[in-house]
Amino acid sequence: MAGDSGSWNEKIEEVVKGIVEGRIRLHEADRILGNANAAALARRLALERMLGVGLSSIGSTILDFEEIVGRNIENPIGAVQVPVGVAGPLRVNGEYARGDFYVPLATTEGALVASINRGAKAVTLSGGARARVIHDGMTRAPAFWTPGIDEAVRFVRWVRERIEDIRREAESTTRHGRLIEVQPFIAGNIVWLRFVYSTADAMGMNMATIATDRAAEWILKNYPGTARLVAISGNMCTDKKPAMINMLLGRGKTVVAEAVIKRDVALKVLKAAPEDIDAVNRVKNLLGSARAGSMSYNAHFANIIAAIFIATGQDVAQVVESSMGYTWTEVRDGDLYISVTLPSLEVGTVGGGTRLPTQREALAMLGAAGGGDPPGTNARKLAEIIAATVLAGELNLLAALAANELARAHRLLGRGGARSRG
Ligand SMILES: CC(C)(COP(=O)([O-])OP(=O)([O-])OC[C@H]1O[C@@H](n2cnc3c(N)ncnc32)[C@H](O)[C@@H]1OP(=O)([O-])[O-])[C@@H](O)C(=O)NCCC(=O)NCCSC(=O)C[C@@](C)(O)CC(=O)[O-]
Ligand SMILES: NC(=O)C1=CN([C@@H]2O[C@H](COP(=O)(O)OP(=O)(O)OC[C@H]3O[C@@H](n4cnc5c(N)ncnc54)[C@H](OP(=O)(O)O)[C@@H]3O)[C@@H](O)[C@H]2O)C=CC1
Repeated sequence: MAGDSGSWNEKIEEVVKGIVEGRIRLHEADRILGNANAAALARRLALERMLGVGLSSIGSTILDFEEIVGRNIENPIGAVQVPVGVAGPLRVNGEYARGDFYVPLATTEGALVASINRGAKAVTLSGGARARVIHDGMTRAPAFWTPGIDEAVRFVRWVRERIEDIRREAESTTRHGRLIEVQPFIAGNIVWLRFVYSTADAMGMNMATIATDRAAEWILKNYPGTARLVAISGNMCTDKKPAMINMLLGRGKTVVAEAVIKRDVALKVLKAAPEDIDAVNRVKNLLGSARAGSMSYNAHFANIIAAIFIATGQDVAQVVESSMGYTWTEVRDGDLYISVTLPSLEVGTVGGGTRLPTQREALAMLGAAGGGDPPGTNARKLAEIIAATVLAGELNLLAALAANELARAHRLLGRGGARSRG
């Protein structure tokens, strides 16, 4: 906030009073003050008075709202801080991620970082985790109304025949986005067109939505029959909801990580035998999940995904589908083979929250901040590191359950039972 501080204080106080007295709406502070940081302060002070609470901790932040309003947030009043721990070194033998990584994890769950750290140690001592992105495509699926099934079928056929025109329209809105395919689905008279894009280093949800909007406009202008757009997102995408379609066809990155954990490492570091870890996986992750009607056959992918997503500025609501997936184990000559499959990991290294200063530093720790060279390689590198970290966390929790040490660990690390490891 440049300028004389006395006059700024007066202006801010005017807005605070206006908000408290109901003359000024919270979001009008930005326009009136002409500065997003001053507006954030005015809103916070007004709320403190109206609610009778202190918000100085929320107000204490390094964020420059001049940079953020209009991109990442509306009506800001400050920031919350989440502790960041680190797990590593974790050796990853991926196609894009190669080497030993220190993974930033933002969480308030005591024992979680220790858990992933021990898993990382076991994986690294065993030679590392292999990781591969086996499919890469962000989706947006508008729903269209047609009068009936004959028209619905005609509509789908017409879209298929015009795919090059549709691609041209969609790609005209973006430098990096490429339309891979359009997957049609019909229910009664309703048609969904599931647009699949490669989005380079962006997670791609804005990119895919803007491109699909343009394509849908072109389709409706040119289709000779009767069809109407019901919604640009018709839930066959599927964004921020658990869905079988993402498990089967993928969304974002589909990633697999695998490792062979040596028997002596399992016994020494994880304190559990490969056979016991394998038994827990089968009973818990496979049969237990099936008996519960779960759509996701793993122990705690969500723990690792959420912690990395918060640290690196991903869209946290996408933890829902990004943390769905399968853990598979086999005992091989006394060692433990373990793999994790994440069909729908939605991550980026540009765009969204990845540009915020702390999140960007976290990405830099992984050598994956900003656009890759060539574009797309940074986001795939991040996806491989995340999959390998999920593997480490999953391996460790299965071992901790096999050794029956879950409750003890959380008593010690989740309730202040061990202030330091000494
Ligand atoms: C806590 C441990 C790792 C101790 O395990 P330990 O074997 O007693 O640890 P240790 O002291 O022998 O150390 C072994 C290694 O663990 C790591 N380690 C050990 N302690 C720390 C620490 N303080 N900070 C950082 N790293 C730590 C570290 O890598 C260390 O090696 P070193 O670096 O010393 O060579 C173990 O008991 C454990 O993993 N317990 C399980 C905890 C867990 O996995 N919690 C996950 C959350 S569970 C949940 O939220 C979901 C759930 C469970 O509801 C889902 C479901 O239904 O399944
Ligand atoms: N709109 C929606 O329906 C939804 C939006 N979101 C939000 O969308 C945001 C994420 O959208 P997303 O499209 O990823 O991000 P952005 O909207 O921030 O777009 C990414 C931008 O980065 C540019 N860019 C520069 N370098 C690269 C590169 N190497 N690779 C890819 N793009 C590059 C792109 O340009 P260009 O396009 O010209 O290539 C594009 O302008 C998040 O904030 C998320 O919360 C989440 C869910 C739904």
